Amino acid sequence: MTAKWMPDGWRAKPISQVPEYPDPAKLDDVERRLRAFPPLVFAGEARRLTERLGAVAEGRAFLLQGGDCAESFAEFNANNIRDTFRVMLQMAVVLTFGAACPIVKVGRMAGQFAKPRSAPTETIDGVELPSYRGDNINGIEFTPDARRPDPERLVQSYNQSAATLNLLRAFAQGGFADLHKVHRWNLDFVSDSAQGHRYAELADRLSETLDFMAACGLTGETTPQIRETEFFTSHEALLLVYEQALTRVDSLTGQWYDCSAHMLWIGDRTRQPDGAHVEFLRGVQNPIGLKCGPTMPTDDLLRLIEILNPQNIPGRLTLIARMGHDKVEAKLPALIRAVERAGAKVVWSCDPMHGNTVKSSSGYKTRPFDRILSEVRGFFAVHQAEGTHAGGVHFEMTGQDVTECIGGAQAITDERLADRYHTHCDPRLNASQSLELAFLIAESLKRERLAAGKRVAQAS
Ligand SMILES: O=C[C@H](O)[C@H](O)COP(=O)(O)O
Ligand SMILES: C=C(OP(=O)(O)O)C(=O)O
Ligand SMILES: [Mn+2]
Repeated sequence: MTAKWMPDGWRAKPISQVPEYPDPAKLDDVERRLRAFPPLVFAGEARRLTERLGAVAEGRAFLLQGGDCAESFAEFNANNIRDTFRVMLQMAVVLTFGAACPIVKVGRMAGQFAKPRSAPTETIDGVELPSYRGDNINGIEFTPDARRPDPERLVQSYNQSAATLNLLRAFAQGGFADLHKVHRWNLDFVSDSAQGHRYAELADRLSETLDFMAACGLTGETTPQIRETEFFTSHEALLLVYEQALTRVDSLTGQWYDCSAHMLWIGDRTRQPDGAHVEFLRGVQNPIGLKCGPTMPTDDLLRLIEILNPQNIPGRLTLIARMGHDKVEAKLPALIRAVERAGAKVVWSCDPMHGNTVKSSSGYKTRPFDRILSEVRGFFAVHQAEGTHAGGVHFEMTGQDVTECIGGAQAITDERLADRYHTHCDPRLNASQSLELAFLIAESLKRERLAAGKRVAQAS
């Protein structure tokens, strides 16, 4: 029988990747205040996302999850939020044409602050300080003061998440996402590029289709999906004191929901089956993600599936494979086969970012666009060979014109990384690279769709 679950049960389990707060009384005080704050999302919204992801698990929809590696206090402004949101809208349009199915949009936004790190400390010029762990924990400046974990930062990140979510809801439902505005989503610096032109052509086709539909009586009035969109939020549930404080009982179902975001995921560094992060997430009813890196043992994966989704609810669990371009074809098939043999209903998504980070000759962490693309292609190829659904993608990306990942049609070079390298943690795709990738994935989705259609035709 499964052990009883309580929101603070994780505290008795071994935990990794957490900061040591120098003043525990101050942390207690912040936790107490957070517990009294309103929820950021509602249980019903999280349930709706589980339903949408259930369609992905069953091969009837595709997941697009993306946003910052680490949101920051310094880069918090309406333009940044709008630009990431609109590139995701553009990508969703492109993917819809390829997949001919609904695209479930989930932002790494409105709460994606805490970062697990490879090393607990960082040394610069002989000075050793704690690593930066995300703006909700400590500051990025390399000073002892900034690097000291400060619980008050949790209140600021809660407030920033609330304001971000408020704007995202307005963008999604207040007219910005109306499909009639599809041309206007093209960002200025992208519009005059190959991606921009390709997108404009697609937008023309969509506008024509909308005119046709209107002539048939289908408008924003009759069909709200034309006028507004659904957009969900997500982040890594790393800092459990914060997640616990925002976990509430849903009055409708009597079940626990982590109301800090619609979807939460477990990172590749904190997925120990007996560890605190797994213990916490097994008890909240939100849809959850689980990062699966190349060192994930098949037995662990099966055990984690049993712990995290004992009722085998489609949409409850998304497995986010982040193998690396050179490992995906060797490592992924065994995991997929084990999941299939167990009859587990999961969403398979591909994070082609975290297994492809390299240090450039100029010293920056970067990710070559070719390797990102190659991992996505490998992911699709493996699923095609196994006869399973390549359900989604998970990107670190921004709507800004940054130079953090090398390559792509813009051909960003090592030397140009310094031009606009703004990330607080990992290198992100910029708007143009994100769109380029969406077009390439749309082609794979179309191939998958046509191949499936052919199989059905041959069988009948
Ligand atoms: O976002 C993921 C991790 O936090 C990040 O890749 C860790 O980076 P590091 O290897 O520089 O610590
Ligand atoms: C920490 C992350 O990834 P992973 O756990 O896969 O390394 C992340 O997605 O930011
Ligand atoms: Mn990252």
